[in-house]
Amino acid sequence: MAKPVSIEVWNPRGKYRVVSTKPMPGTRWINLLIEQDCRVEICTQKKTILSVEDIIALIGDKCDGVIGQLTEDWGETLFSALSRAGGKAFSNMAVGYNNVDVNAANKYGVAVGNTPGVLTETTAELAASLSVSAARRIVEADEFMRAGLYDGWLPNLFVGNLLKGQTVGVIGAGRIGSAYARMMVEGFKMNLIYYDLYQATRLEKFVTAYAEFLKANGEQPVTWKRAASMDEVLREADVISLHPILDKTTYHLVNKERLAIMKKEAVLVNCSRGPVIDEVALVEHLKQNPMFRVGLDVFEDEPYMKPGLADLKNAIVVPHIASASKWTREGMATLAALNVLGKIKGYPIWSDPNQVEPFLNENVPPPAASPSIVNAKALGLPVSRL
Ligand SMILES: NC(=O)c1ccc[n+]([C@@H]2O[C@H](COP(=O)([O-])OP(=O)(O)OC[C@H]3O[C@@H](n4cnc5c(N)ncnc54)[C@H](O)[C@@H]3O)[C@@H](O)[C@H]2O)c1
Ligand SMILES: O=C(O)[C@H](O)CO
Repeated sequence: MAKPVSIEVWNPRGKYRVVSTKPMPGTRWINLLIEQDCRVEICTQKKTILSVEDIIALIGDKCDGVIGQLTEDWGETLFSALSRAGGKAFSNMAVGYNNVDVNAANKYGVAVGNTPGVLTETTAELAASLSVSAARRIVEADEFMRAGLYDGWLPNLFVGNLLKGQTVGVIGAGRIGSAYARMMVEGFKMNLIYYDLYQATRLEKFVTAYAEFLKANGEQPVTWKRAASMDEVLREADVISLHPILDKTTYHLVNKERLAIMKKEAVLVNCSRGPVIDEVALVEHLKQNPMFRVGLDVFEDEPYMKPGLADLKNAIVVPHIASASKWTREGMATLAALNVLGKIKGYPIWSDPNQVEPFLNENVPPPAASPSIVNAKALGLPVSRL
């Protein structure tokens, strides 16, 4: 028998029961659900990662939909529990959904939502911040200063890498990877090399146009190249940022062999998912190559780091905060709630999950659609004509 979990209830008389496994930022998401006759139950348990058993207890006997988190294991057990409780909708409050077994959701006819678009620039900004911080050794220098070790300017103090004119490599040039590439190319005048399964046409056009602008102003133009292999990016780039989804093709994409082909003074940034890097191999590589630097937002076994990583001065580590701006997190909560609400109300699926602005405008009611359902096709759900 599952243990009872503590909850906060909004609109107790609401017809549809929607559970959120965590308190989420803002109140708009709650209000939008209440306005559409939902009883909203928010788990307030003081435990960061809920177990499958905890979530089964939250789902209970009747539940129309659940808003969950990327730390939860949404597989066969939870989808069958949700289905038994009459539920037909689940949404991650995240764009990545590698914690969700979509085939299991399909089996039980449960729609699976995610939150693309609203976090693209925010996540890219953190990747850019980690790139600069690692290249210019900002965290090391901050620690040195606070430790009272600074006793005057020195020619060799915390010398790092200049970004201008160097090459930025992007692995996975989707929404976030492309936004990051634009920041680094435009902001630091870096040349671009990228690897993706698909051509990033808009990104290529942007860099071409920016190069023309620079040339017209008498400056050195930037360049771009779509690499034929990931190894080409690793060999050529000075700063490499990882932005693919996590699936079996990207697990340990960066391993011992691939670290070995990177430049000795390269910067590697990961704001995608921890298991994209073999973290044990990375720790060893960082120990052997003190001028190689990393900026990590995600880890292979979150919330843990592999032994030795925390002791290394050439690693910057932050706790999975890439999407953590107030506007973004409130927007993610809104999109996740509207994914669930849309399925409960029988609304169609928004036709372009990359264009979610209409759902985020607080001054007008959101469209009557689910913003992003990843298994819409598999479930045969209708698409909005709006
Ligand atoms: N750290 C964070 O807080 C944070 C925030 C947002 C997203 N993310 C992660 O970033 C990922 C990307 O988000 P997005 O919105 O840019 O998604 P996206 O789907 O727009 O981009 C992913 C890109 O990766 C490419 N890709 C897939 N497999 C590949 C492979 N084997 N090799 C090279 N490229 C490959 C895809 O073609 C696509 O262009 C999410 O899935 C999530 O895991 C992390
Ligand atoms: O996938 C995501 O959305 C992130 O990891 C959290 O923002």
